[in-house]
Amino acid sequence: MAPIRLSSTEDIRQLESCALPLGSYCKKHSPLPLPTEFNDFKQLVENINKILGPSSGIDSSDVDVNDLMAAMNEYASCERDWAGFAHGDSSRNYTRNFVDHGNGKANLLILVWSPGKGSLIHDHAGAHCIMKVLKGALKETQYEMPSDVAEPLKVSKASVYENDAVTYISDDVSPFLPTHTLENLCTNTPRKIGLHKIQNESEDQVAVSLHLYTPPWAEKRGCYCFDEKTGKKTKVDMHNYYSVYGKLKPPVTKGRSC
Ligand SMILES: N[C@@H](CS(=O)O)C(=O)O
Ligand SMILES: [Fe+2]
Repeated sequence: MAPIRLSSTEDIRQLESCALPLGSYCKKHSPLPLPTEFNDFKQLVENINKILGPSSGIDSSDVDVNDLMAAMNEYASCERDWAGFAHGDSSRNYTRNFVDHGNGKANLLILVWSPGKGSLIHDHAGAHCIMKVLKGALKETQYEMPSDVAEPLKVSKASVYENDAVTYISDDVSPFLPTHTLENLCTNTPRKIGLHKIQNESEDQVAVSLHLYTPPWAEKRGCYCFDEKTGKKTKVDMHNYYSVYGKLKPPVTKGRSC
């Protein structure tokens, strides 16, 4: 069924009269079309591109991760702005939907988390990630990096991030990160986390998050998933997206993701 067009007040009324709450991803309304009008989410994507610049990545001394986090913090999530990107699939733990390439220096993705599901324990191919919760709440569990010995991974921290929270995730902390200014600005200060997994603990609600990865190493090189009991790692491709610029990728393969 073709997605409904939000071109008139009548269309919006039709959407709002859906029996399911907005964001439930019912067949009839899933997903919303990308809005044609400018909105705060588009502004956020523009701001991220401006901060990354035409020739700089987050690892450049002229790009400040504080600015990227501030841009993410400034945006107050409005589902209608980004729903056109947020293709969910209840047969998967989560979907990875491509939004923007940040001047070739990043991947901006919207992840849609099925109720009660989450990612496997994974690294980020050496890249930085800023995550903002767009809808619902997500639990992050961090693990210490495993040694060479086969033994269970050790949990180092667990946090729950609510709607609109922004957090920084990295395999490592770059020396240029000005940590002193972040404390009041963000939910978390930059930190070396080693490994993590993300879970949507809700039994019946989808959760949605925005992830900025830079440089886009995971897409180019893949990342590793880790077995919780043994620490054994397995390489996983990360270049298959569920949708790109709001359109489902044909064919939608059930590729493995972390
Ligand atoms: N890093 C994961 C999502 S999350 O669990 O942090 C991914 O890109 O699929
Ligand atoms: Fe991750």
